[in-house]
Amino acid sequence: MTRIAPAPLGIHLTHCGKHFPDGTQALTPLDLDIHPGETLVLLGPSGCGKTTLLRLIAGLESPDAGGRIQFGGRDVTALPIEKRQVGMVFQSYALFPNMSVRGNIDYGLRVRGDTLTKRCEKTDEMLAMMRLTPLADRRIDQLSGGQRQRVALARALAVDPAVLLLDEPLTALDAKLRDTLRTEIAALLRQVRVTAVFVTHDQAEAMALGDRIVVMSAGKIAQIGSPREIYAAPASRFVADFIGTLNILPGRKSGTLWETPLGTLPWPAAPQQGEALFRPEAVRLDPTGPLTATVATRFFVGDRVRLLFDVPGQRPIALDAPAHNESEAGDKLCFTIAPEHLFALPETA
Ligand SMILES: Nc1ncnc2c1ncn2[C@@H]1O[C@H](COP(=O)(O)OP(=O)(O)OP(=O)(O)O)[C@@H](O)[C@H]1O
Repeated sequence: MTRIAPAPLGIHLTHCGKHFPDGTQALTPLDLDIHPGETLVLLGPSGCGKTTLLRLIAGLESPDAGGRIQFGGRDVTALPIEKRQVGMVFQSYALFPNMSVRGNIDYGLRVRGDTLTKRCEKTDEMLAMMRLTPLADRRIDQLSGGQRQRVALARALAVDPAVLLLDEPLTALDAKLRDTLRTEIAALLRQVRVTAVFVTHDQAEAMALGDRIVVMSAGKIAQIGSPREIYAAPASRFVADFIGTLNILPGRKSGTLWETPLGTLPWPAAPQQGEALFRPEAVRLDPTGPLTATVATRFFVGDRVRLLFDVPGQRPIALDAPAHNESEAGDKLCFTIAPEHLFALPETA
């Protein structure tokens, strides 16, 4: 059955900051546009303000004076959560443990006063969408963590929310299940086209789920962009380090070359001095390459081998070699990095 949902809404935050009564400034006033139907991921280290921002959107917290929140052009700043048409999914599921799966999904429809026919239709649709039909009559405490989280999603979506808010919904699950459910949620959000805001501190999750990612640091937005943009063109050292693995090779410009402790590389766009930054996949083992370093560690990762090279006074450089590579700790290897894969960023940015 095709779900006929209302057209997705855009969300617009203007000058939204948040101080708590104890003086903690969780958010510095910020502006944010969430596009209709997109999945926006809020990503950042613990304490950076992700949950506070989500709670402002939900209506569980109010922004400091001067902040404004609009859903589809309508000012909702003063509206409490129950008047905002938001669906929420938490790490802790927040389901009714003694109720059946069906009872949980039906709950919001019943509270809203939908007719019995409409409620049954919608609940059946949600059960089917989340592959829960065979479990419809089970109690929540008889389900696995992954199944509970699917019920929580079904319950949140049943009421056709204007926006779906997900606060670390996968964090409590084991790694394998998290991967599976992440893929399922990504597909589901694309299918239902609801405007969704997803909080996580896991960059792999953010990359897999987000149409766009908001990287946050200390109550501020450090960068907004698609996963690809943020990975390939980080705006700051903080973002570059937080997303993916970042390699650093300090050096000095000499004409079109970059002189480093491991050798001299062509890099016409190099800064005068500082650091060359690059991702592991930019490094290519090459017996005639201009850089030489000693393998400090190797990890077998199944489909490839990750090698870590010693760099004097720096953290090691990571590169990925094919799974059949037999280099070992202590081996001296030559490698190269194509200049177009090197970038520089101001230290403090
Ligand atoms: N009710 C509160 N009173 C005082 N300070 C708070 C309150 N809630 C959050 N904070 C503080 O605000 C800052 C941001 O918290 P928030 O929960 O938004 O961070 P987060 O990025 O979601 O972190 P985590 O990933 O650990 O959940 C933190 O310094 C936190 O201690």
